[in-house]
Amino acid sequence: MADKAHRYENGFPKIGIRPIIDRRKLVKAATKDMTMELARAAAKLLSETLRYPDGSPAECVVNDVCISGFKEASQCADRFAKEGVGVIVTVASGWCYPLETMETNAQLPHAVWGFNGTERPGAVYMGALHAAHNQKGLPIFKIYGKHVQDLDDRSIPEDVQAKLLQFGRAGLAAALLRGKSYLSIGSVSMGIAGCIVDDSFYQRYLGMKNAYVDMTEVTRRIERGIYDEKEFRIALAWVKEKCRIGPDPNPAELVIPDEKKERNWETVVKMALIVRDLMIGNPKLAERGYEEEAYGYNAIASGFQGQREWTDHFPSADFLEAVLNSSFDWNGVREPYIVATENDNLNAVTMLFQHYLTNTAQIFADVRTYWSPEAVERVTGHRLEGRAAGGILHLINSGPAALDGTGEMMRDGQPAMKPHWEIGEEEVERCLAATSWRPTYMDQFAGGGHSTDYLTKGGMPVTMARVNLVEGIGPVLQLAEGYTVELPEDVHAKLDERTTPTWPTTWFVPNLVPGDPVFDDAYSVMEAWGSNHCVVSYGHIGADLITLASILRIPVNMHNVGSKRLFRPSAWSAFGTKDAESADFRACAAYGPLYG
Ligand SMILES: C[C@H](O)[C@@H](O)[C@@H](O)C(=O)CO
Ligand SMILES: [Mn+2]
Repeated sequence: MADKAHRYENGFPKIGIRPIIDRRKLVKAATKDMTMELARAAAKLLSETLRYPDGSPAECVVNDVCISGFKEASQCADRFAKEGVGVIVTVASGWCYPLETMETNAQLPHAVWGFNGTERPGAVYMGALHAAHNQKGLPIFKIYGKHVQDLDDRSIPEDVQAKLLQFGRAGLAAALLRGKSYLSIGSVSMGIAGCIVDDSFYQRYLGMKNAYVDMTEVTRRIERGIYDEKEFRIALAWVKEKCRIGPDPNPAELVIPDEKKERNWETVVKMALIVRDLMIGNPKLAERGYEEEAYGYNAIASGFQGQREWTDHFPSADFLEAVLNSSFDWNGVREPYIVATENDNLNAVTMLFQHYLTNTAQIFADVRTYWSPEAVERVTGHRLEGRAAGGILHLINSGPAALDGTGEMMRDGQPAMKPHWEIGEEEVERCLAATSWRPTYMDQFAGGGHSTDYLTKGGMPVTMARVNLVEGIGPVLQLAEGYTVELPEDVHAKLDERTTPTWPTTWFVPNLVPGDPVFDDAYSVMEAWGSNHCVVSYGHIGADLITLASILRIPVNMHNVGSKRLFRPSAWSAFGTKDAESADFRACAAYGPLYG
């Protein structure tokens, strides 16, 4: 069942472009064409560069007239509301009247680009506009090119392009969350606090809703056949052909008989179909009289508790979590479905942030071990070198991770994780071939099942991130840009064998920043990590994450992104320019969550 892109049948949020001008007759006549042309150039850049989760180009709506006063501003706002605009960009080439032309909807991420041309007071307008926004508690992103442009120049300078796109990616990510659901299947897993669903957080910071379903609903649908039988057969055949079974790690007395393993595979494939149907619905169920089950919960992310009540009795959710989070399944290449192991919904939110910023699959992982060079040498005789010389973090999940995480997909000849529309069939095959499905350890997963055993290729630029909830502050985001690394085969084997070697491993090294309180060494990054889990995304996307966090008013408590790459609303500098981190905390506290 091909799903358009989860829950956006009514269309994706659009980017509204607001050209504004001075309404004095002669000035208006002199500037309106130029301003409209700049607005259209911005729309062209954003539409040609940004993509929605299904791969279609971002849609921009340019207001049909230049806004010069209250009435046109109000008409534009009404038009944008009708068009489903979720992000706005104001474009000005000279002086305008801020309090009369400004957009005051606080929930719409808003940037303003002022043309840097000295013939008209563009910068003066920018200063007045962002002062107005700051006085009225409506933070905006200010974009003003570094170099003066000639009056007849309609090009968008590179520095302006970069900021328009960084704002556009983060603004769309925020808009894609709004109004959608997080679906909890089950509850808290093994006392993990990240599994507690704080629905006030979702409502006030993300504009999302929370749906709750007991895991018995999965049992009910399995036992009553409430899934698409035809698709189940296709999926099971795909599993038998593509999922390579690895060695059973259990002692003989705990090994599950083959026929039971076969039945378990049928169960876990049904679980995958059912969790997807619970998230986004499935019209085929209505054809069989299951109208209610056909709806789904409008969920752009879900979490499956699994441990312990389910996994002590039924086969684990490793298959469903691995395959739904991957960019492909038996139906071919497609957008990943975000599913959190252990229903750790704070990790799911982090996955959503990174997924919507990159349109790629995400690696859900335990932050399992920091291996110092000394410890590695002691147990293996090998001295870590290169990027790994300062120590490595062992990221491993309790069973599954997206198969994109193998690093078998390539971009410019290097390992990558890519938007699904860039992934070729042969790359899918390589990811599957690099993964073995290992029977679960029966001492922890008594119900059986198979987990994904793979090793992420080294050399991938990645970003490790996590949203934490801290009493007294609220949500905070932490992140570390770095690289995956590869160890000599025997060294990896020795370190992996000490853990749960049937699980997927990613060796991660953060980019170090000498003298930084945390990023001075890899150990401190582990030490400062706020949870047992993290999410790894392809690319150094820390700057985009920080921009998104500022839109959502979530302070960033830890990052290794250079100050020149930071792009937050201009008001943040009013909270202090010497210490951007504390200014961020104070600004987020002052403005409070985006949805009140
Ligand atoms: C050992 C437990 O069964 C695992 O689930 C544990 O390693 C975790 O993943 C906890 O996040
Ligand atoms: Mn875990």
